[in-house]
Amino acid sequence: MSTSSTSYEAFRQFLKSAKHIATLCGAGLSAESGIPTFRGEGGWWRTFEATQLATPSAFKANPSRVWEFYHYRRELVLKKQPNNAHKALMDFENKILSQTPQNQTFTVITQNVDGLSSNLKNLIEMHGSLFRTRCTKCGDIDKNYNSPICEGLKGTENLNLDSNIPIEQLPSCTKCGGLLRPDVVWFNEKLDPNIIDKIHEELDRCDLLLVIGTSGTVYPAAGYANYVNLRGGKVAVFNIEDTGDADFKFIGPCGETLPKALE
Ligand SMILES: CC(C)NC(=O)[C@H](Cc1c[nH]c2ccccc12)NC(=O)[C@H](CCCC/N=C(/NCCC(=O)O)S[C@H]1O[C@H](COP(=O)(O)OP(=O)(O)OC[C@H]2O[C@@H](n3cnc4c(N)ncnc43)[C@H](O)[C@@H]2O)[C@@H](O)[C@H]1O)NC(=O)OCc1ccccc1
Ligand SMILES: [Zn+2]
Repeated sequence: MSTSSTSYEAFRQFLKSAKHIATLCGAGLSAESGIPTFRGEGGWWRTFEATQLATPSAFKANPSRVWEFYHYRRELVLKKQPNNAHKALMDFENKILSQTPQNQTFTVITQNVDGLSSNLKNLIEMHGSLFRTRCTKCGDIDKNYNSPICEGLKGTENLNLDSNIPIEQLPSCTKCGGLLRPDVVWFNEKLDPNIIDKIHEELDRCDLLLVIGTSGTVYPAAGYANYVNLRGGKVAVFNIEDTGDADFKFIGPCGETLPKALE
């Protein structure tokens, strides 16, 4: 990988010539919307043990604790708005989709479960969504923006995570009455194979990957930039921190750098 260019002009030139453009987004994309990241200041995994809250075994051991955590995050996100970085991705997608003939493609791959990019047409939520539930009994998957998601969780938005709500008062399936879980991918859980296939279709043709607000610590997402680079594609990093070498590097809040790069 050559030394990193920080030239917006050079990036925009390459962007024009790129045929298949994709992004890999992380919690930093939503930071300026007021949503904590995971490893940054006040991040979830700074405050809590990820294994105690985002694993199948944690849910099995204490579904109330896990639901209090995800209920808190749902209620928080429901009060937040997309920021200028989300808008820049939206505007850029519209620009690409209104090309006649369309000679470029643009796909947003995100690790975020906050749904703040959900207006995009070509969106891959690789780790699921806070606003979908999955039944642990019949497997039914359903959109759910109810606030609160159930009476039992009402008033528990304090992150004490110690309400010990009986299972029958936790979110239940409208089809079979079974216990619901958030439709997110937990640690030590496999990703949906259809999503993995769609992601690899994109990475196998991608000639420019925008890596936006991610620490690159969680797999398989953490391997994607290298994969594109080894295939000869270029990588552009948008982060407040210098997360290592890339073809293009734009250090700063992505709510400022991304609109500038994609204008
Ligand atoms: C910790 C890590 C080492 N562990 C893993 O990677 C594990 C295990 C593993 C698999 N392969 C490996 C290989 C090596 C080592 C370990 C593994 N991976 C898995 O378990 C995956 C599933 C992982 C998915 C977990 N679910 C999440 N989320 C959903 C839930 C929820 O949200 O609650 S992960 C979650 O954490 C990750 C957090 O990372 P970021 O989003 O990057 O956030 P972070 O806070 O770290 O960084 C923010 C960045 O933004 C920047 N920033 C901040 N503000 C701004 C700003 N304003 N502007 C720009 N940038 C900004 C900061 O500087 C920083 O760089 C995201 O992926 C996020 O989705 N499944 C799996 O591999 O299945 C197969 C399998 C299964 C069973 C047995 C064998 C194989
Ligand atoms: Zn069910």
